[in-house]
Amino acid sequence: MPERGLIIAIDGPAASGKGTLARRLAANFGLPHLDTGLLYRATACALLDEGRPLDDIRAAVEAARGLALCDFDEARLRTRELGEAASVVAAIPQVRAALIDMQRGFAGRPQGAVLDGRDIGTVICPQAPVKIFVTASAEKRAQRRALELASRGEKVDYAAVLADVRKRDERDSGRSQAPLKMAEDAVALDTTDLDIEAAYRAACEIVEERLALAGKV
Ligand SMILES: Nc1ncnc2c1ncn2[C@@H]1O[C@H](COP(=O)(O)OP(=O)(O)OP(=O)(O)O)[C@@H](O)[C@H]1O
Ligand SMILES: Nc1ccn([C@@H]2O[C@H](COP(=O)(O)O)[C@@H](O)[C@H]2O)c(=O)n1
Repeated sequence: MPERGLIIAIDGPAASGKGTLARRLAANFGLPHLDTGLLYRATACALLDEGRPLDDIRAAVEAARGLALCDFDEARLRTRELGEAASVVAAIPQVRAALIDMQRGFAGRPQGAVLDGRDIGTVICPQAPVKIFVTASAEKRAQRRALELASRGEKVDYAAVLADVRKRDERDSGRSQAPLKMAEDAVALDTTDLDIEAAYRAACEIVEERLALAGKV
């Protein structure tokens, strides 16, 4: 068991496998998990539901402030359309600011937490003793995402999903506020040639090593 307050920060580009690893690590270490991408997806979803443009800053901030962590309809939020829309609203600095306290509040729970996203190790929890930056080639990520969307019943075209992944990488890495980038003290984990089990074992090793280094085990 980790000591009280262990925070595991997992970042990386779309469909690299962060969420899958974060869920498994959270279960293994008995920690709550927050997929922070859902916050941006839910914000975008609220705007689209109201028929507002994604660049309506006032409405986007209001939507972000109105989110409650417990009421996400994941099946609805994990569509291809909302992945793209989320990345548009996530580039609005005021939206990011509106979501910081909620994420830090989650991370500050007494038992600790696992959070995954794009800026967890750099902005939300720079103090986290364990930071993993998960990557995979754009082609492999597009294959995985296409399979996932197809399994959810979405009509998918691999070439279009690959184009989405590349566009999202560019937007998420190029924005002015909290761009996607590896924290200096994060450990990189390339899952291109790892299946889910192998990626999870590699992630567990990283956690154990980082905890040992931090003198927490
Ligand atoms: N190592 C792996 N090998 C094969 N498939 C994987 C691997 N890791 C994750 N997957 C699958 O790829 C898809 C995307 O994984 P996941 O949702 O964990 O990525 P993510 O980085 O959290 O994506 P996003 O940032 O868009 O939320 C899922 O269907 C998942 O089951
Ligand atoms: N910490 C985060 C998490 C997500 N985003 C943005 O949301 C988009 C959707 O995220 P998924 O992880 O669900 O794919 C993503 O493309 C980012 O633009 C973010 O900025 N910061």
